[in-house]
Amino acid sequence: MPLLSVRHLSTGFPIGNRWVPAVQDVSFDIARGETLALVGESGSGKSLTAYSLLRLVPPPGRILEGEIHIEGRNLMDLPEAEMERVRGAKISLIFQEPMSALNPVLTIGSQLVEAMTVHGLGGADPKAAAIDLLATVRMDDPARRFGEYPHQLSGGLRQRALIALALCCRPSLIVADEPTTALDVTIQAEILNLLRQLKHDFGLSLLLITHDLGVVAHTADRVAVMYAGRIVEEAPVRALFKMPAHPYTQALLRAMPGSTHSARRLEPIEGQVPSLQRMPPGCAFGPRCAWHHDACDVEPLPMYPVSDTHGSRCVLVKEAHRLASGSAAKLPAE
Ligand SMILES: Nc1ncnc2c1ncn2[C@@H]1O[C@H](COP(=O)(O)OP(=O)(O)OP(=O)(O)O)[C@@H](O)[C@H]1O
Repeated sequence: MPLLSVRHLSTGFPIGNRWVPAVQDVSFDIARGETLALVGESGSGKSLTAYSLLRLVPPPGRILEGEIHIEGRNLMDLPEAEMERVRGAKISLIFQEPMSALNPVLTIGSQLVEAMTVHGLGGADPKAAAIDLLATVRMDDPARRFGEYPHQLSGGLRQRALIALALCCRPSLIVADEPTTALDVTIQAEILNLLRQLKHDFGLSLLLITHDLGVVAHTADRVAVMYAGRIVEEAPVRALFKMPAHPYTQALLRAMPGSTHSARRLEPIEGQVPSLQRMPPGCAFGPRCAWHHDACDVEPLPMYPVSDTHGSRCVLVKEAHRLASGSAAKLPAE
């Protein structure tokens, strides 16, 4: 059984007199010890998917439908008090900007001790347990950092403190929303290595939200590509980089520095993610897609299999299957 299983999740906002989904029919699994990266341009619905998992959708939004199972329990059925316990004990969140998640007037140590005490952890000596945690996230001089305030730490150290806070209650799943975007490149690599190490040491699962495919290549096992609120392609990381099957994924890769799919000159994706008010019918990428044709405007587009572990919501894949019985199966990436 997967650790996390999300089925047909839709989350939306009231626009005029109707509810408009900003996350639509999203389904995915995360196995124990696995990292799933959720990628896509700004506004594609990555963060909203993450907040939906925790049932923390910003008002006036709400989850419109779907199921979210963790260790077999459907979070949608839990009363709010129990959901609070799940947020502490099963799923932890790491944000892009640790300053907004850390309390500026409390030392790092007292925030860790408080978090452990709330969850009944830390044993007889919570201070020692907190210093241990700071060592676990490779803080230099953990005993000194215990007594420091967030503003006394560099960006990278603050992110380590936040990761320590996320680990406090020994979660099974960490949701990391752009955890390295605000950091410079060398510190980014250190934090990604730390996350990989912690995942290995603690058997953690990770949902990594990022718009940076370089981070995905370095950190993830599988990738789900989101566009305009839907997952349009899902694949193991190698397969996605080797044979992207959705034109949107191909366009993301062409825009990625250092990708084998990018030409010598990077190609930014023309146009913009459509707004909720102006969502095109069928495949929302249609208006930006060089391969767009009438069949793309049929609603809803299912996930077509590229292989047992790779799917794409693109009619080209269906077409490729049809042609594969001859010898002319060609995806646009080939
Ligand atoms: N409070 C809100 N009210 C109305 N619409 C919202 C609200 N929050 C998010 N949205 C809409 O939901 C959609 C998805 O937003 P979301 O923040 O999940 O995207 P994202 O992929 O995480 O982007 P980014 O990388 O910029 O954070 C967007 O169209 C956004 O306009």
